[in-house]
Amino acid sequence: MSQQIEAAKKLAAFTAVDNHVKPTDKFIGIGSGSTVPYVVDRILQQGEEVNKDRIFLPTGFQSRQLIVNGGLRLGDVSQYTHIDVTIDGADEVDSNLNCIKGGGACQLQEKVLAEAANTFIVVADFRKKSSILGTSWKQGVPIEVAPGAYAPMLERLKKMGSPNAALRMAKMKAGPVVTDNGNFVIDAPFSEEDYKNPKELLVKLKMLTGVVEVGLFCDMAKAAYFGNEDGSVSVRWSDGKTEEVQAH
Ligand SMILES: O=C[C@H](O)[C@H](O)[C@H](O)COP(=O)(O)O
Repeated sequence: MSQQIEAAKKLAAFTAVDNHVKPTDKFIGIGSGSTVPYVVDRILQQGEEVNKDRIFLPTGFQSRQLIVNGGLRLGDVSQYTHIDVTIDGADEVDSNLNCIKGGGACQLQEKVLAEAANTFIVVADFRKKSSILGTSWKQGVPIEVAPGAYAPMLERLKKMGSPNAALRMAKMKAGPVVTDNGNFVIDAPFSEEDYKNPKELLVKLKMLTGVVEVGLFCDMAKAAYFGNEDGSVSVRWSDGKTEEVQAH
């Protein structure tokens, strides 16, 4: 199973790079997570000639390492505010391309780079493809929160329909996960009713004092690529079209 999942991630990433990272693209956003290393692998396969004039912008510590270790040129979104294409993973994607992101606590910088990009593309394996958010991703919406606000915010979230909202705790370290920006993360699961209207939920959550960013990405992706177990790739487009492509 895990081999199939890895193969599916790689298929999605390779196909998305082949279709969306053009030789003329100079500013490229690199997302976070376990699917994105395959994105970088495929970009490297495009060759030194095409990559030597490109600048790659990271969404966090992990993607910065991928860029540096790949010998690619690292840039910062504070200097390069217009990105040609950003490719990133997702925890779940609904039929309208709304995504839950932030399973790796990188949602703030990921959203900055998705928004700054002319084209934002999502890559994932078949497990992430849903009709409604919350179907397979039960952990909830990752909410990055200023450390001083987490306790009252947990109470607010519980009253807002997320009784199991919880502070994300670190593994191999006592205490909470601390994001690349020095904040905490709350994971807040919501009802199917709420997930049916992710944009409304996003607006409600962003209004809470202390929220830095919410891991709901609505109306942002142009396409989502899902690697399948049978070696095909399903593509969902923002205009509602879907297609199955055979990977090369
Ligand atoms: O914060 C992490 C990101 O939103 C990831 O892109 C997301 O968790 C998906 O990661 P993976 O490719 O490992 O499923």
